Amino acid sequence: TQSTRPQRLLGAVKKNATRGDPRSVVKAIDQFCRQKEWAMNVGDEKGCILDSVVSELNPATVLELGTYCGYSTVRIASMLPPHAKLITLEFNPDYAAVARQVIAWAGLEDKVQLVEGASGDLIPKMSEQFEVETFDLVFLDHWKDRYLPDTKLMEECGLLKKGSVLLADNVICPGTPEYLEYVRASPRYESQYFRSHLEYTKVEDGLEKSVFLG
Ligand SMILES: Nc1ncnc2c1ncn2CCCCCNC(=O)c1cc(-c2ccc(F)cc2)cc(O)c1O
Ligand SMILES: [Mg+2]
Repeated sequence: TQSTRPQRLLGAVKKNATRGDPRSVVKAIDQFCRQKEWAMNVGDEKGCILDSVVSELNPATVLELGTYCGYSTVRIASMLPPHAKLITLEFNPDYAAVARQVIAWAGLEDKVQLVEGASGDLIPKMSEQFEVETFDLVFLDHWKDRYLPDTKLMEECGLLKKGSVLLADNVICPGTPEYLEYVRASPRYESQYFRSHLEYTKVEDGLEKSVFLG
Protein backbone atom coordinates (compact mmCIF):
# COMPACT_ATOMS: atom_id res chain seq x y z
CA THR A 1 0.00 0.00 0.00
CA GLN A 2 1.09 3.56 -0.73
CA SER A 3 2.67 5.51 2.13
CA THR A 4 1.11 8.80 3.22
CA ARG A 5 2.94 12.13 3.38
CA PRO A 6 3.05 12.05 7.21
CA GLN A 7 4.57 8.55 7.02
CA ARG A 8 7.22 9.78 4.55
CA LEU A 9 7.89 12.76 6.84
CA LEU A 10 8.37 10.32 9.77
CA GLY A 11 10.79 8.31 7.62
CA ALA A 12 12.85 11.44 7.01
CA VAL A 13 12.97 12.09 10.77
CA LYS A 14 14.14 8.53 11.54
CA LYS A 15 16.72 8.72 8.74
CA ASN A 16 18.13 12.21 9.37
CA ALA A 17 17.46 13.17 13.00
CA THR A 18 19.26 12.01 16.15
CA ARG A 19 17.11 10.25 18.78
CA GLY A 20 16.62 12.51 21.80
CA ASP A 21 17.65 15.65 19.93
CA PRO A 22 14.56 17.83 19.33
CA ARG A 23 16.43 20.43 17.26
CA SER A 24 17.60 17.74 14.82
CA VAL A 25 13.99 16.51 14.50
CA VAL A 26 12.78 20.04 13.69
CA LYS A 27 15.62 20.49 11.18
CA ALA A 28 14.91 17.13 9.49
CA ILE A 29 11.22 18.00 9.04
CA ASP A 30 12.01 21.48 7.65
CA GLN A 31 14.52 19.96 5.20
CA PHE A 32 11.98 17.33 4.11
CA CYS A 33 9.33 20.00 3.54
CA ARG A 34 11.67 22.31 1.61
CA GLN A 35 13.43 19.68 -0.46
CA LYS A 36 10.90 16.86 -0.85
CA GLU A 37 7.24 17.57 -0.02
CA TRP A 38 5.44 20.62 1.36
CA ALA A 39 3.54 19.87 4.56
CA MET A 40 1.41 22.09 6.81
CA ASN A 41 3.82 22.39 9.75
CA VAL A 42 4.13 25.88 11.23
CA GLY A 43 7.63 25.80 9.70
CA ASP A 44 10.97 27.43 10.50
CA GLU A 45 10.10 31.12 9.91
CA LYS A 46 6.88 31.20 11.95
CA GLY A 47 8.52 28.62 14.23
CA CYS A 48 11.06 31.22 15.37
CA ILE A 49 8.21 33.55 16.36
CA LEU A 50 6.57 30.64 18.22
CA ASP A 51 9.88 29.96 20.00
CA SER A 52 10.20 33.60 21.12
CA VAL A 53 6.65 33.66 22.52
CA VAL A 54 7.26 30.39 24.42
CA SER A 55 10.63 31.46 25.85
CA GLU A 56 9.25 34.85 26.93
CA LEU A 57 6.19 33.25 28.60
CA ASN A 58 7.94 30.20 30.09
CA PRO A 59 4.56 28.43 30.36
CA ALA A 60 3.81 25.64 32.85
CA THR A 61 0.72 24.45 30.97
CA VAL A 62 0.28 24.51 27.18
CA LEU A 63 -2.63 23.41 25.00
CA GLU A 64 -2.05 22.79 21.29
CA LEU A 65 -5.06 22.43 19.00
CA GLY A 66 -4.06 20.42 15.93
CA THR A 67 -0.96 18.25 16.31
CA TYR A 68 -0.57 17.06 12.70
CA CYS A 69 2.91 15.43 12.66
CA GLY A 70 4.07 16.95 15.94
CA TYR A 71 6.45 19.56 14.52
CA SER A 72 5.22 22.47 16.66
CA THR A 73 4.64 20.05 19.55
CA VAL A 74 8.37 19.25 19.51
CA ARG A 75 9.34 22.92 19.08
CA ILE A 76 7.26 23.96 22.09
CA ALA A 77 7.94 20.95 24.36
CA SER A 78 11.72 21.24 23.85
CA MET A 79 11.58 24.72 25.41
CA LEU A 80 9.40 23.90 28.43
CA PRO A 81 10.74 23.91 32.00
CA PRO A 82 11.09 20.48 33.74
CA HIS A 83 7.61 19.97 35.23
CA ALA A 84 5.66 21.81 32.56
CA LYS A 85 3.14 19.87 30.46
CA LEU A 86 1.83 20.18 26.93
CA ILE A 87 -1.53 18.70 25.96
CA THR A 88 -2.02 18.41 22.19
CA LEU A 89 -5.30 17.49 20.51
CA GLU A 90 -5.39 15.70 17.16
CA PHE A 91 -8.57 14.65 15.36
CA ASN A 92 -7.01 12.43 12.68
CA PRO A 93 -5.79 9.04 14.01
CA ASP A 94 -3.24 8.62 11.21
CA TYR A 95 -1.69 12.02 11.97
CA ALA A 96 -1.76 11.16 15.71
CA ALA A 97 0.07 7.86 15.11
CA VAL A 98 2.85 9.65 13.22
CA ALA A 99 3.02 12.50 15.75
CA ARG A 100 3.47 10.07 18.67
CA GLN A 101 6.54 8.60 16.94
CA VAL A 102 7.97 12.02 16.07
CA ILE A 103 7.52 13.17 19.68
CA ALA A 104 9.11 9.92 20.95
CA TRP A 105 12.07 10.27 18.52
CA ALA A 106 12.67 13.73 19.98
CA GLY A 107 12.61 12.18 23.49
CA LEU A 108 9.79 14.44 24.64
CA GLU A 109 7.06 11.91 25.44
CA ASP A 110 7.25 12.72 29.17
CA LYS A 111 6.30 16.37 28.56
CA VAL A 112 3.58 15.75 26.01
CA GLN A 113 0.10 14.24 26.29
CA LEU A 114 -1.40 13.64 22.83
CA VAL A 115 -5.18 13.21 22.99
CA GLU A 116 -7.17 12.02 19.97
CA GLY A 117 -10.48 13.71 19.36
CA ALA A 118 -12.22 16.90 18.26
CA SER A 119 -11.39 20.11 20.12
CA GLY A 120 -15.08 20.95 20.59
CA ASP A 121 -15.66 17.66 22.40
CA LEU A 122 -12.42 17.60 24.43
CA ILE A 123 -12.14 21.20 25.66
CA PRO A 124 -15.14 20.89 28.03
CA LYS A 125 -13.55 17.76 29.55
CA MET A 126 -10.11 19.30 30.07
CA SER A 127 -10.30 20.25 33.74
CA GLU A 128 -11.80 16.97 34.99
CA GLN A 129 -10.11 14.44 32.65
CA PHE A 130 -6.66 16.00 32.28
CA GLU A 131 -6.29 17.68 35.69
CA VAL A 132 -5.65 21.11 34.25
CA GLU A 133 -7.06 24.29 35.77
CA THR A 134 -5.96 26.88 33.22
CA PHE A 135 -3.55 27.12 30.29
CA ASP A 136 -0.71 29.64 30.20
CA LEU A 137 -0.41 29.23 26.42
CA VAL A 138 -2.79 27.92 23.73
CA PHE A 139 -1.40 27.33 20.22
CA LEU A 140 -4.26 27.26 17.68
CA ASP A 141 -3.38 25.37 14.51
CA HIS A 142 -6.43 23.22 13.76
CA TRP A 143 -9.53 23.79 11.60
CA LYS A 144 -9.52 27.50 10.91
CA ASP A 145 -13.29 27.82 11.44
CA ARG A 146 -12.90 26.27 14.90
CA TYR A 147 -10.54 28.96 16.24
CA LEU A 148 -13.37 31.29 17.31
CA PRO A 149 -15.89 28.77 18.70
CA ASP A 150 -13.12 26.98 20.61
CA THR A 151 -11.81 30.27 22.05
CA LYS A 152 -15.29 31.09 23.32
CA LEU A 153 -15.53 27.53 24.69
CA MET A 154 -12.21 27.91 26.55
CA GLU A 155 -13.48 31.19 28.05
CA GLU A 156 -16.75 29.57 29.14
CA CYS A 157 -14.95 26.53 30.63
CA GLY A 158 -12.68 28.81 32.68
CA LEU A 159 -9.55 27.47 30.99
CA LEU A 160 -8.08 30.97 30.49
CA LYS A 161 -6.80 33.18 33.29
CA LYS A 162 -5.51 36.78 33.29
CA GLY A 163 -2.30 36.66 31.27
CA SER A 164 -3.09 33.48 29.31
CA VAL A 165 -1.75 33.78 25.78
CA LEU A 166 -3.49 32.56 22.61
CA LEU A 167 -1.11 32.16 19.66
CA ALA A 168 -2.94 31.47 16.38
CA ASP A 169 -1.32 30.15 13.20
CA ASN A 170 -2.58 30.93 9.66
CA VAL A 171 -4.54 34.05 10.45
CA ILE A 172 -3.90 35.25 6.84
CA CYS A 173 -3.48 31.98 4.91
CA PRO A 174 -5.76 30.00 4.92
CA GLY A 175 -7.15 32.80 7.13
CA THR A 176 -9.35 33.05 10.20
CA PRO A 177 -11.30 36.30 9.67
CA GLU A 178 -14.00 35.83 12.32
CA TYR A 179 -11.39 34.87 14.95
CA LEU A 180 -9.19 37.88 14.10
CA GLU A 181 -12.13 40.27 14.26
CA TYR A 182 -13.16 38.87 17.65
CA VAL A 183 -9.79 38.98 19.44
CA ARG A 184 -8.91 42.39 17.95
CA ALA A 185 -12.29 43.98 18.86
CA SER A 186 -12.76 42.35 22.28
CA PRO A 187 -11.80 44.43 25.35
CA ARG A 188 -10.86 41.12 27.00
CA TYR A 189 -7.83 40.61 24.72
CA GLU A 190 -4.70 42.56 23.87
CA SER A 191 -3.77 41.38 20.34
CA GLN A 192 -0.61 41.67 18.27
CA TYR A 193 0.06 40.48 14.69
CA PHE A 194 3.43 38.93 13.79
CA ARG A 195 3.80 39.16 10.01
CA SER A 196 5.54 36.20 8.38
CA HIS A 197 5.03 33.76 5.51
CA LEU A 198 3.13 30.55 4.91
CA GLU A 199 5.48 27.72 5.84
CA TYR A 200 8.15 27.03 3.20
CA THR A 201 6.68 29.63 0.77
CA LYS A 202 6.76 33.37 -0.04
CA VAL A 203 3.01 33.71 0.50
CA GLU A 204 2.07 36.12 3.30
CA ASP A 205 0.82 34.60 6.53
CA GLY A 206 1.28 35.40 10.21
CA LEU A 207 0.66 34.58 13.84
CA GLU A 208 -1.75 36.52 16.06
CA LYS A 209 -0.78 36.72 19.73
CA SER A 210 -3.68 37.57 22.02
CA VAL A 211 -3.26 38.05 25.78
CA PHE A 212 -6.41 37.32 27.82
CA LEU A 213 -7.02 40.22 30.21
CA GLY A 214 -9.45 38.32 32.47
N1 LIG B 1 -8.43 18.15 17.74
C1 LIG B 1 -8.93 18.74 16.64
N2 LIG B 1 -10.13 19.34 16.67
C2 LIG B 1 -10.61 19.89 15.54
N3 LIG B 1 -9.98 19.87 14.35
C3 LIG B 1 -8.80 19.26 14.31
C4 LIG B 1 -8.22 18.70 15.42
N4 LIG B 1 -7.04 18.16 15.07
C5 LIG B 1 -6.87 18.41 13.77
N5 LIG B 1 -7.94 19.03 13.30
C6 LIG B 1 -8.15 19.35 11.93
C7 LIG B 1 -7.03 20.23 11.50
C8 LIG B 1 -6.66 19.96 10.08
C9 LIG B 1 -5.42 20.71 9.70
C10 LIG B 1 -5.51 22.19 10.14
N6 LIG B 1 -4.45 23.00 9.53
C11 LIG B 1 -4.64 23.49 8.31
O1 LIG B 1 -5.65 23.25 7.68
C12 LIG B 1 -3.53 24.28 7.69
C13 LIG B 1 -3.55 24.49 6.31
C14 LIG B 1 -2.54 25.20 5.66
C15 LIG B 1 -2.60 25.42 4.21
C16 LIG B 1 -2.23 26.66 3.67
C17 LIG B 1 -2.26 26.87 2.29
C18 LIG B 1 -2.67 25.84 1.46
F1 LIG B 1 -2.70 26.03 0.11
C19 LIG B 1 -3.05 24.60 1.98
C20 LIG B 1 -3.00 24.40 3.35
C21 LIG B 1 -1.45 25.70 6.41
C22 LIG B 1 -1.43 25.49 7.79
O2 LIG B 1 -0.39 25.95 8.54
C23 LIG B 1 -2.46 24.79 8.43
O3 LIG B 1 -2.37 24.63 9.79
MG1 LIG C 1 -0.89 25.94 10.58
